[in-house]
Amino acid sequence: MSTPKTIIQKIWDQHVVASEPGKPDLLFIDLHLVHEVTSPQAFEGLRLAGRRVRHPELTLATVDHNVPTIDRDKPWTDPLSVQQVEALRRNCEEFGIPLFGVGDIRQGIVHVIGPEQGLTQPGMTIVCGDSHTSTHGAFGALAFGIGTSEVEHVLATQTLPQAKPKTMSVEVNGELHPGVTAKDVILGIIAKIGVSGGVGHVIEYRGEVIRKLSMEGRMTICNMSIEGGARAGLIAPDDTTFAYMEGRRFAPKGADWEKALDYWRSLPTDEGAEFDTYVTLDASEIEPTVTWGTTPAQSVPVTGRVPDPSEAPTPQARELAERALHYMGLEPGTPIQEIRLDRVFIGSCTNSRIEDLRAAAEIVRGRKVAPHVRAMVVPGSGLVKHQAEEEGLDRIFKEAGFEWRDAGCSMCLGMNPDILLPGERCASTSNRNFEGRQGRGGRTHLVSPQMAAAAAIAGHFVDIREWK
Ligand SMILES: CC(C)[C@H](C(=O)O)[C@@H](O)C(=O)O
Ligand code: SF4
Repeated sequence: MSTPKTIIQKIWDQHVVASEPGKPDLLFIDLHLVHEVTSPQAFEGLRLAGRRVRHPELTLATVDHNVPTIDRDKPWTDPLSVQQVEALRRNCEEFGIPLFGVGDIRQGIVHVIGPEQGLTQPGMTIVCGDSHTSTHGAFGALAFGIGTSEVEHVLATQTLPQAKPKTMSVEVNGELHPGVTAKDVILGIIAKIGVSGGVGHVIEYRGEVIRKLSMEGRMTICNMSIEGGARAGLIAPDDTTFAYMEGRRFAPKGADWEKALDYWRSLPTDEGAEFDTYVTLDASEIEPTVTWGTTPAQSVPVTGRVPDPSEAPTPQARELAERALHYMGLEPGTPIQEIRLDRVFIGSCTNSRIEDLRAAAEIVRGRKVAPHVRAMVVPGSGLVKHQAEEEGLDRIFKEAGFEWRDAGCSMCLGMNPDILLPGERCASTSNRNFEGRQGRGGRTHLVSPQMAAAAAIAGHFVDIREWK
């Protein structure tokens, strides 16, 4: 019998096109996703070297970071956005790359549209010049972010030199309490391993809790792998994966589907395969979670209080906590549920899929956003937006006083007009709460869509488990 392998090892081995001792392996890349921010210099590099794109049919581009989410047909206010979006359009035309551009209903956040189109498939290697490419790992793909020079390398050769990562098993067992979501699970994992706990590793998320999650929930988990320092994160494909994929535009059809299923079913980690690092989490310990600081690891249950830096385990942790509280404008000991909010953002590649919007709408139905709060919902793609409108979710949000926007990264990061003002406090379903992330001086608290929706109505954080 051959040595048992992890899914990570299996995908790796399938994609090595050249291997030399002491050097990184050269991997074939099955799918290359491109957006407007990290691609301009890569295309410029190709032009200067007189090269073509090796496999335009394995490449797909969209615009997400810079696009405004309102009044797109009017002149855009930010000249850099206009320039980058226009540059991508020209580059795609010149190099023959398919583009889901502004005005195309399929346009959206790059990590939402790949799975939505059935392009993201188990066993693939997927790269994008974007750290949250790990999202695609939810389908059992090895998916990771790359830098602009690597984008150029992949465009030119459809391969990438990569050092072999270490492997980490993160197992979540038991049963989640009602009101606890995938977002709380990943915040719990990051709180446990820390923001650099995963450095050098690819994570496989395992255990009963992971198996029971929908594809949307799995994407939320894999999305934030990078926030725990990991190179990538993935989940073995199973019937949930296949049911989600079947019939999607680029998913295999007919006999090809059956053949693909055979391959996909061979991917899960073999019994007895070993990981370099093991982490386990008990689902019953996870509660609806709110970040209080400026890293995704700085979180507490919604029933908790802002921690006291003087209780931090090391002088260094104390200093970090003090700095975070200062930036966040919070006092130690404040009950989380007394933190008053100015803004609520439901969106981003972490939580802007249809299931997220349904969950948020369920909380909001028939109620009104607190008068002092400005709240917005930004669907992850034009197709998510369309689906939500078919289901009447847009009406629920609008009647409650939420703004209903067009697809894009929006207020996840300050690269477009959707930003916080200095000092504004926001409950956000995104993945990063770094200083200035949502606009200079803005204060971000990461939460699940349900928690964000309830906070918009109440005007402060509330325990979703008590929502009636
Ligand atoms: C702009 C892009 C390079 C960046 C990333 O790589 O993640 C962005 O998507 C983010 O979330 O910070
Ligand atoms: S939604 Fe946020 S995290 Fe995701 S790709 Fe866009 S900016 Fe990055």
